[in-house]
Amino acid sequence: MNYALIIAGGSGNRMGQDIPKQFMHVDNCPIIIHTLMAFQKHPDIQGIAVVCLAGWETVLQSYANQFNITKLKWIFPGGNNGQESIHNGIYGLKEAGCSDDDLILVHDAVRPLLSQDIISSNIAICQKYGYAITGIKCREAILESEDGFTSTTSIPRDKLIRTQTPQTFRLGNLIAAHEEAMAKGITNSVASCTLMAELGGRQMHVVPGSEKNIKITTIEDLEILKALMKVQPESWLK
Ligand SMILES: C[C@](O)(CO)[C@H](O)COP(=O)(O)O
Repeated sequence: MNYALIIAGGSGNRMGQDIPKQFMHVDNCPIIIHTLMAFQKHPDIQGIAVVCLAGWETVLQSYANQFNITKLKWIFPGGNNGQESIHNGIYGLKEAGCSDDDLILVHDAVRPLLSQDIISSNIAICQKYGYAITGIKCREAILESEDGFTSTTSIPRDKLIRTQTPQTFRLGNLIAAHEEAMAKGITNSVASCTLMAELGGRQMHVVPGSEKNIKITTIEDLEILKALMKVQPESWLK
């Protein structure tokens, strides 16, 4: 079985709005519902779990009912950071009876323009190699800076990959990684792929992502999302 695990535990402080960014509306629909729709429409996804910000669970369930997201099976409590939220999600799935062999597509709630092709490739690559990370090659020149204002050092871009989500793993491998992380005192890794890299010994395979698979973090991202949705209104159909 293949399950989506949607990470929606963040409060969206960087957006500076009253409503958490995953619940803001674009095109008369909350961003998180656009995201869930991509998985709802995919024929090889059997169920969806959401790790949700405390206090928003009922709102999420009502939106899911309103927009007919019938694959939403589980809502788990969010954590204090991304690693903790994923931790809550995978243990929730295990307790709900999912098997170690099931594929878990971990995806940001605020990446609403996920294509069907990227979901399919994640499933295929994870089935074949075990660890699938969506990413795109870095096209910009990169400078390293300690203070965010000054730099004397560049990093060659040829070897750099900008990661996105989904990041896909077998449930058993994800749980083993989170247990190893706890034992080693790693508690705040930025993403599943950074956690795997910090632990070492796992070879991750990159699934081609897309510049359209944008993560909504700032008001500027929201403007880009609205513009993209005008030219491609039903992103999940592509
Ligand atoms: C997982 C991620 O989308 C990979 O690019 C990214 O790390 C998420 O970062 P955030 O801090 O949760 O916005």
